[in-house]
Amino acid sequence: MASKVRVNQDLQRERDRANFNLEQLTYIFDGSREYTQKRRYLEKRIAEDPELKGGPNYYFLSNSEKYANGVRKATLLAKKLKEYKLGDFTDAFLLRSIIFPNEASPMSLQIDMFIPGIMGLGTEEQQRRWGEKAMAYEIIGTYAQTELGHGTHLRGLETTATYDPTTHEFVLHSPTLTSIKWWPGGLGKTTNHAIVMAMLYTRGKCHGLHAFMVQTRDLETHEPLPGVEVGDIGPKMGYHTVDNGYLRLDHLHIPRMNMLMKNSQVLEDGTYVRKKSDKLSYGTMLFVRSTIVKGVATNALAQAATIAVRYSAVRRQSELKPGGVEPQVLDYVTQQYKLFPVISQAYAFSAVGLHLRNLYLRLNYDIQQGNVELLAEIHSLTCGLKAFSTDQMMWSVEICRLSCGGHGFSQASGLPKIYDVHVPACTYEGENTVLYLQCGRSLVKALLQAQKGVTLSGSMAYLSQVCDDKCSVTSQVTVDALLKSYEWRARRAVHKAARMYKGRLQAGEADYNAWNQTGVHLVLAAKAHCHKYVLKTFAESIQQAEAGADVVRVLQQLCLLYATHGVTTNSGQFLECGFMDTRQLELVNDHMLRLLTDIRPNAVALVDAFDFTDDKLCSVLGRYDGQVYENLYKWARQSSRNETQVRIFTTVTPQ
Ligand SMILES: CCCCCCCCCCCCCCCCCC(=O)SCCNC(=O)CCNC(=O)[C@H](O)C(C)(C)COP(=O)(O)OP(=O)(O)OC[C@H]1O[C@@H](n2cnc3c(N)ncnc32)[C@H](O)[C@@H]1OP(=O)(O)O
Ligand SMILES: Cc1cc2nc3c(=O)[nH]c(=O)nc-3n(C[C@H](O)[C@H](O)[C@H](O)COP(=O)(O)OP(=O)(O)OC[C@H]3O[C@@H](n4cnc5c(N)ncnc54)[C@H](O)[C@@H]3O)c2cc1C
Repeated sequence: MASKVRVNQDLQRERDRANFNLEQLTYIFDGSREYTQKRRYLEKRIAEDPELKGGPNYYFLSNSEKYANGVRKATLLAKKLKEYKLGDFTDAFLLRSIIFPNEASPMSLQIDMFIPGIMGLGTEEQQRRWGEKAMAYEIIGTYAQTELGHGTHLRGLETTATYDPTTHEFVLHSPTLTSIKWWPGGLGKTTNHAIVMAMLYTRGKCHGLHAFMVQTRDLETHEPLPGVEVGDIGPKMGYHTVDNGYLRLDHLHIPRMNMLMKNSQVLEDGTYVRKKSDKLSYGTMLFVRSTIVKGVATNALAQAATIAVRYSAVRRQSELKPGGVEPQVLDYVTQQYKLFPVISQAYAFSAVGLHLRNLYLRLNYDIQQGNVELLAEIHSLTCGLKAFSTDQMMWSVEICRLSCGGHGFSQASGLPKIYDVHVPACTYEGENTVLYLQCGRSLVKALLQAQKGVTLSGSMAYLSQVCDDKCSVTSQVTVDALLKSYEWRARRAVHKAARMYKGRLQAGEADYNAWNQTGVHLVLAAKAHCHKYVLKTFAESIQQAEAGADVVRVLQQLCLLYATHGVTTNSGQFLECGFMDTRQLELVNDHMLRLLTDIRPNAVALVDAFDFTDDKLCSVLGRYDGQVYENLYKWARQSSRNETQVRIFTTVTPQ
């Protein structure tokens, strides 16, 4: 069998007939030309780096070997950051994503939450004291908030930090079984520090959740320190490279200045000094939620789409024209209907993720100036969008896997790995339903304010505006007309939830119960609001795009596909109250099907423009050269089960 590198002819034909400037689209997807150039430069360096190239085949390692290999690569990541002189935070994210292709690093919390926590919650002196060491990987940390008994309900956390004014120390303690910290990434074995979130007690009073710097292990021996019990929580559904851990503290004494005191302080005598908003302690979560849309959801969608579309161009199956050659499965319209919306989601969420990064920077600047006005709105928006993007990602990755038939079920497809490592994002950093409820509640509260005459601004302004009560879609299906429909749908969903909530209150129900009973509608309202927000942001990003007419054209096709597909898959809500009639729905549906045909010639180029290397995709089905079959065969032969023909090489003793 030939092993010479050559591109599969079907795939090559697809590339030859693309009719837009692929390079320009890559810059748009990445956010800028400079970012693309830097990424490619680092990808090349890593691919050529003798310490990193090659390495074991991830798919054939046991869970323990995956962790050990993860630690090896995490250590090399720290080394390469210094060697390549990359100090910037974005560079650290970038280099990590190259060294850990669809794998979580056992030290990932270092840059996801530990350093952001120090910088966001620590004083300048504390930032110098721990931030610099953490950036240099002299200390390795995690973010320990969730407990065995509570993850969502932060006011229910039980770990205590009690200030003792006689020794100027805090005593950190896990008073119950359910107060044991549980889940933090890298806590079990890898890290030696943690930002521990605990209930602060001083002068006999509890002041709620605050952040404390805790050293968990000796820096020389790596043994747990006295008063600290740490361990790994055991195997999970995925995430095998990470030692998610537990932590039990037994009256551990730490200096007063180990409380992260940027936003509120405990003075030497035990006096508590309040912060501007008690939600500032939650700042690290807000930051991470804002990065998940691009860093996790978009990434996973784009990679899954690349694998499934390339494979669908290579895979030939069944008979389309009686007696004709077997067609590429990408020519079946049902396959296009599965995959092209996923491509459109990836481009849409990319635009939203880049936009959220800017919003977060603005919020951060305001907070530095002592202004917390934007905090509540951006909290609501990041909650909603984190949930909405990861939800869609979860379904779409699964659709991509199913679209690859039997081979999609093999690890060789790379799709289970994408699912394994990215789908936990629906749960971590705030369980999605819980986050939708935060968003939905804030929308209802804003509407109730508007009904009292308050003028709404920002992302919620549309709630108080008057709008048409009939859909304006004609045979000319446009993004503008659909955007108005999405706005109508979201406004109606929020009004409906508000009416329900108020109705229950008027019927004499307790406030808490009225909220709970409205929950399903709050979630629907939050989803409708986020869907509209994504479409609007995507459409606006295209208007602002620095690109030629050909690139704008394909982006507009994708945007319209995103919009029409969203209407057809949520048609009930658009038909409510006769806003859209069935004829209009049919027009939208027909237009969506026409778009599949329009997009078909560019399908492979649209996923090529995501510009993933083969090293990043780790997928036999998604290889750039499309040589799927000979490599599936090679891949299977690497399985250790093939080392012997008869003997079973591992024996299992029943317990
Ligand atoms: C280009 C760059 C590329 C970068 C690539 C990057 C790649 C990224 C990779 C990321 C990987 C990340 C790995 C992370 C691993 C997981 C880490 C974790 O899970 S760690 C663990 C994560 N754990 C979780 O996420 C826990 C989830 N739970 C929670 O966050 C909270 O319990 C809660 C928000 C649900 C409620 O909080 P509670 O205190 O009970 O509040 P109430 O309900 O009583 O509401 C009171 C009022 O406060 C309001 N408000 C609330 N929060 C905020 C805020 N932040 N602000 C402002 N306001 C806020 C609320 O709306 C309400 O308003 P109103 O109604 O009165 O007007
Ligand atoms: C891979 C992974 C990595 C993690 N890493 C970290 C880490 O580094 N640090 C850390 O501190 N934590 C970490 N976590 C923990 C994570 O943040 C929590 O699991 C998450 O916040 C969800 O909380 P929970 O487990 O308490 O879920 P629960 O809240 O118990 O959710 C169970 C169910 O109850 C529902 N529910 C709960 N509350 C409400 C409500 N108020 N209204 C309606 N429904 C509700 C939920 O929707 C869900 O269906 C990680 C988790 C995972 C899976």
